[in-house]
Parts: sequence; structure tokens; C-alpha cells
Amino acid sequence: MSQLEQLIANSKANEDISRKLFTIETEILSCQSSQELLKKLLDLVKTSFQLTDIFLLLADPTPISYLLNSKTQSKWHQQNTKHISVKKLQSFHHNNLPFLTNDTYLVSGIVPQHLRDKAGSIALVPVTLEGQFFASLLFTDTRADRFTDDLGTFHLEQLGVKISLCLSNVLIREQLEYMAHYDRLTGIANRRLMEKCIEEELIRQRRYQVPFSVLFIDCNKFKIINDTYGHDCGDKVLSYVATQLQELIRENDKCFRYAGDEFVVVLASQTYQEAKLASKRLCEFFINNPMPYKNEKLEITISCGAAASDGVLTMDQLLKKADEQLYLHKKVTSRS
Ligand SMILES: Nc1nc2c(ncn2[C@@H]2O[C@H](COP(=O)(O)OP(=O)(O)OP(=O)(O)O)[C@@H](O)[C@H]2O)c(=O)[nH]1
Repeated sequence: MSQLEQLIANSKANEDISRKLFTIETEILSCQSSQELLKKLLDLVKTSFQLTDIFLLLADPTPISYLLNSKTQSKWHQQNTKHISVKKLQSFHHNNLPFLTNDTYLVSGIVPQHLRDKAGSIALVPVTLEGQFFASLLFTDTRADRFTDDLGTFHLEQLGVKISLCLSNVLIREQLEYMAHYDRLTGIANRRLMEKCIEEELIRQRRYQVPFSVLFIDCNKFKIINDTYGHDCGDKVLSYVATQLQELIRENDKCFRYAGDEFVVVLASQTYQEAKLASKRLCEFFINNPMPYKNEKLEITISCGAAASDGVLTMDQLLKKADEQLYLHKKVTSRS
């Protein structure tokens, strides 16, 4: 091939890659969620560039780990992503550049075995979010001469930048959504989502006569914990209570942070008697399981009031009823 023919061939190959990148960018720009974007991205890149495998190595922790944590439980995430310490992953990207090698032993600490077994060469493309390292997109090919360390990385860098921009867009939206509906300290849903949930339960009950109940929960003498051990410890207690409540309730039930040290649990399909039993179970759990704190075990107790919806009470009336029960419970427990 003459030099000119070689130049023309190179230019055609570049144009072909640019076109593919443009198509990928256009497709992922329309995605409404980060989950949808990542799924689509991996599928498109794999087929467009005929890769043997594609995988996402997520740096951990990152400033947006809290946003992804609930999603990374999904089956898709388990099959297509892996969390790697941010330091370890970033060490492959000097100056934030892609890393290419056909010595797959070099990546044995981060690339899953089943991918390494088939790979002759691999490429790692860094993805950043607002300047912060977030993940590495992993490409593999059975051929050892596909991704070699002497290859130019311009197109891979471009791909990384395009992904970063598209991902930033959806993540900003998801961050706003998260802030509007979730409590940053405990990670559980806030009062706004609680109202939405109770409204939905009320509609279901009125239409299909399905019962439901609510529990109003308050930490006992929480102010003393703050005053004795400090606000940071108080925050830990609130996170502990929220996490335990979530673990203790059934899959269909939902837990919300109502305000300060108050929580509400919505018990789907449960009658008053069942709600009372649930309330007893929750209170007993905290009595029997003090929170480990430094070298101590902090005694944490909760008071709980239950109320069942009869389809007639409004949400405010239902919550008020549960709050009154809580008040009665608190009076009894503070005496004993
Ligand atoms: N650490 C921490 N404290 C909070 C937070 N939100 C509210 N509080 C504190 O929670 C305390 C609640 O006090 P109270 O309503 O008197 O509750 P209590 O001390 O548990 O009293 P009883 O309910 O009567 O047992 C207040 O001191 C608030 O400042 C928070 O996010 N973190």
C-alpha cells in the first residue's frame, strides 16, 4: 500500500470511529437515568466496536457512591460492574489517560477472572464526573494485538469525555431527585415520599379494601445522647435506628425519616393487631441490641405508636392517631 493509500485508509478508519462515537453519544444523551445510560452504553460500545467483552469498574468511594449504592444491588450491576478502591483503579490512569495492555497479568487485581481468561488484550478508559475520577470502562479482545501500549488513545479519550458529559447530565437530575426525596444523613426516604406512599395506600384501600397501618416511632431521650456524646454520635444513632428499622420490617413495608429523631413505618396490608405486634418487635430489638460506639454499647430505646387506616381517616388524622399512641407509650416507658 502506498503512503497516500495508507493515509486515505487511516482517514476512513478515523471517520468510521468518529461516526460510531457520535451515534453512541446521541443514543445515550436521551437516557433518563444513569442505570439506563450505563446499560445502553455498554451494549452499544460492545457491538459497535466488536469487543469480546465490556465491563464497568466503579471507583469506590466517590462523591456519588450514595446515589449508586441502591442501584448496584440490581442483577445487571452484579453481572456488569465491580467496585474497586478508587486509589487502586486510578493508579492505572497516569494523567487520566486510557490504559492499554496485552499483558493481562498486570490487571489481575481488578479485572474479573472470567474476563481475563478470554482476553488477549484489554483497554481501560477512565470516566470522570465534574473532574473527579468515577470509573474505568473495561474493553477486552481475544486478540493480543488489539489493545497494545504503543497504540494512540485519542478516540478512547474522546469516548471517555463524551460518557462523562452525558453521565453528568443524568446524575445531576438524579442528585436533585435524591435530595428531594431522601434524607442525606440516614439514606432513607423522607417525609415527602412518606406522604406519597400513604396517599397511594389510601387509594388502594378505598378501591380494593386492603388494610394498612402506620407506626410512629421516636427515639427516647435522644437529646441526652446529643448532649452527652456530641452531635456526631447523635447522627450515628439516627443512622443506626434507620438501618435497623429497615432491616426489621418486611419487604413490602416502608420506613421514612419524619423529622429529627422521629420515623414513620408504613405497614402494607397489616391490621391494627399486626401493627401492634410489629411495634413490640421493633421496641424489643433496640432494648436487646445496644449500638456499638467506640468501646461502649450505647443503650438506645424507642417508643412506638400504631394506628390502622379504616379508609375514612385522612392521612393527617391517621398520623395524629399513631402519634397519640406514641405519646401514651412514651409516658409508660418513661415511668418504668
Ligand atoms: N444529632 C442530631 N440531632 C438531631 C437531628 N435532628 C434533630 N436532632 C435533635 O434531636 C433532639 C430531639 O429532642 P426531643 O424532641 O426533646 O427528644 P428526646 O430527647 O428524645 O425526648 P423524648 O422524646 O421525650 O424522650 C433535639 O435536641 C434535636 O436537636 C439530627 O439530624 N442529628
